[in-house]
Order: sequence, then structure tokens, then C-alpha cells
Amino acid sequence: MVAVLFERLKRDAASAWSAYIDHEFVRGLGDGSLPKPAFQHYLVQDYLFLIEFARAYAIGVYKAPDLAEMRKAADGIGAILNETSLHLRLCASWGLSPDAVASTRQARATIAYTRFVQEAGLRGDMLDLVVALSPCVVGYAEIGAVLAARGQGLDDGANPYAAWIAEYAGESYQALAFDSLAQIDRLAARSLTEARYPALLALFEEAVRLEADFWQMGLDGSM
Ligand SMILES: Cc1ncc(C[n+]2csc(CCO)c2C)c(N)n1
Repeated sequence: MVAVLFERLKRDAASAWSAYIDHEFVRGLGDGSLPKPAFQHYLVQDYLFLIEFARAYAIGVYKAPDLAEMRKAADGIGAILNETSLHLRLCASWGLSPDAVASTRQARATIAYTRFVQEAGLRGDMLDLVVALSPCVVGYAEIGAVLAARGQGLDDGANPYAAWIAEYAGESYQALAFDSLAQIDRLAARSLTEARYPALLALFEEAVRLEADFWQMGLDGSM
């Protein structure tokens, strides 16, 4: 069975999880009603987010308990760095140069979330780190799948965000999220104890809250 620990965390943080997955920003992506400036603000910040997130995976390379886990973390860095090109292409289509994007300041919500996961990895072990990263990786897969299943989700003519949804609903991203669920269970089999669970749940719930704050930052245009 896969995703035993993840499903437990999600159940125990159910209200924070649904505030993240079903955020107003997400609903706006799904039906195409999200104002374009909100999406643009989000996407520029998400580019900056990904760079910091790659650093968190780099901590994972260091903390990995064996070579196989080390490779997984290294592959994660590769996948994230690829995702940044997708962001730059979209920004270019709005007339934003790579330099303009890269020289934008990180919003407070970006700093809060990325430093939180980096610190979880620096302070804890690999299980702490992957639990703190999981709302990001698995949450976007869940959001992509839910939005793709709705009528206008993947319809390029009806929804300007159809390409974004297709990316996360797509087979290769869904497979990546599935791998990350399996990784959490492998690490849990090595080092989860009941005594540790409350601290892991606290890490998970905080990361979920920070993901919801990230959507809100997009909606508000806040820095
Ligand atoms: C705020 C925010 N949270 C999650 C993701 C999704 N994401 C970030 S790294 C990664 C794994 C490798 O691609 C994925 C799916 C995002 N882009 N922005």
C-alpha cells in the first residue's frame, strides 16, 4: 500500500488541507475567472520560489540515508530547474524578460514558505524534510487532477489557464507525485515512530498553511 503516512497527515490536517486545495485562487484557475494580474504576480513569485525550493532538495541530497534516496533528491532538483523554464516562457509571453523576473524581490509569503522548508531540512532528518515538501509536490498533483476533471479545466478556448492545469494533471507530473508518496513511506518505514508523529504533523500542517498563504499572496498582489 502506498501513501499510508501521507494519507494520515492529510486526514489529521483536513481543514488546512481543504483551505489549500480549494482556495479561491485555485477555483479561479479552474473556471478561468482568476484575474490575469493575480496569475502573473503568482507566477513570478513561483519562479523565485522554485529556486529556493531547489535548495531545499539540495539539503535532501545531503541528508539522504543512502545513494538511492540521494539520486531521487538530485532528480528532484533537475525537475524543479526544468519547471523554471516553463515559468520564464510564460513570463516572456507577457513581455517580462528573464532578468526582470530574476530581479524581482521575493514576497514575504515566498520567503516564509521557502525558508520554512529549508529550515525543516537543516534542522531535521530526511523524513522531516520530505514531509515538509509533500504539500507542494502532492498538493499540485491533486489540484491538477481535480481541475482537469471539471468541464472547462482543460479547454484552451474557454480557460486561459488550461495549459497550467494540463501540466500538473499530466501523466509525468502525476507519476512524480506518486513517486514522492512512495518515498515518504520508505523513509517512514526506516524512521517513523509514534513519538515522532505529532512533530511531523506540525511540520506538515504549517507547510500546508504556507501553501494557502502563497495563493493568497497571488490574489492580493502582496509583497
Ligand atoms: C508554491 C508552489 N507549490 C508547489 C509547486 C509545485 N512544485 C514545486 S517543485 C515541484 C516538483 C518538481 O517539479 C512542484 C510540482 C509550485 N510550483 N509552487
